[in-house]
Amino acid sequence: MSEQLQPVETGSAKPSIYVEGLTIDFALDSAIFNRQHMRAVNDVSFILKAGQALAIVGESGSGKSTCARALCRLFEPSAGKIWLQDVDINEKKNQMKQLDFAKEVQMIFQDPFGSLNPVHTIRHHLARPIKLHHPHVSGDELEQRVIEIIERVGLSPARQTADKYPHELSGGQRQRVAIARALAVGAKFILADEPISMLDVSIRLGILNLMEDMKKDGIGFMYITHDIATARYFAERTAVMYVGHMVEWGNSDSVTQNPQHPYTQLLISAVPEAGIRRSKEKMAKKADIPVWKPDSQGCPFASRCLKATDQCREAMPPVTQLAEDHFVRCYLYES
Ligand SMILES: Nc1ncnc2c1ncn2[C@@H]1O[C@H](COP(=O)(O)OP(=O)(O)OP(=O)(O)O)[C@@H](O)[C@H]1O
Repeated sequence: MSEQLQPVETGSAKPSIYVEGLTIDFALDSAIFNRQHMRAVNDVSFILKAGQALAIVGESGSGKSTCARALCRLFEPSAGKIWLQDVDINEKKNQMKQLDFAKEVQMIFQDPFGSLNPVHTIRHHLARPIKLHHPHVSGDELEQRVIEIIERVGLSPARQTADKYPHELSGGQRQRVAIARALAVGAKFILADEPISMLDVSIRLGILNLMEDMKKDGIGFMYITHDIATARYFAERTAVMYVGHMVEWGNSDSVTQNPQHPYTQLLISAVPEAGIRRSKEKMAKKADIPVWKPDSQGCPFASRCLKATDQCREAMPPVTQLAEDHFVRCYLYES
């Protein structure tokens, strides 16, 4: 195992999804003929564990969704490896069919309406994945499973809910159906891409509490969010990403209550209840967020950081361990 991965792992529980040195490049539209690429994810390593949540936090464009899509095999890594238990998911692509893989890892999205078919009932949305992944289940047993899953995600009365169409449900109820679909498959990991950001504030907590409950059944979560406050509420561990780089990570309480990277401090300063709300101008320079290229150098935050030195513009800082489970990549803390 590389040095990159070691700092991310602590504790003795068996890790279940390893991501090591994940790097994803995309061709730049304007440069098809000179083969220019942008680097959406740069050398990212983390572990998702059964029954726990890892929050990936960062502004728009920081590479959070691209990481999740690579974990679902929607994008091939340009470099790096992803293991599901002991299987390299890209190397074993031929051996592990997409259907078997989907049984383990499911994604839920920001807009639950977009992922539900308006012409089918909720029963259909849940019965179909059960039949697909568990072909021996049919008849009364299938109906029973559908009802149990609807109850499990807190929708009641369950039979009436099963008869409804997506447009007859509220946004929060639709997100519960999306979660129910992942349960119907029997997924062990759920990659939740901003699952509450489109929901009314009053129902967000209910969805987070449902997912919290699912952790107790052993389901592991990747929780993608812009909102570092909910990361602390829901996830045991938090990784902060900026322009495709993981800049600070570790135990969620440490990262959110004692943020050390200037970028994490900037994110925290925007949380009203943190009580330290300061104008963004006092936390960071107004500068364009860089488009990272494979040959870009230095810390990606250097162009905005008020404490940046020449060293920051020349090379990415190494990993510094700040506490038992708290790591940062910033020259301010280099030991
Ligand atoms: N299929 C693609 N082709 C080209 N560029 C892409 C593709 N998908 C993502 N990108 C680029 O990769 C970068 C990271 O995007 P990504 O969607 O992962 O960020 P994000 O942190 O999830 O942002 P958001 O919070 O807005 O969803 C962005 O600059 C985006 O434009």
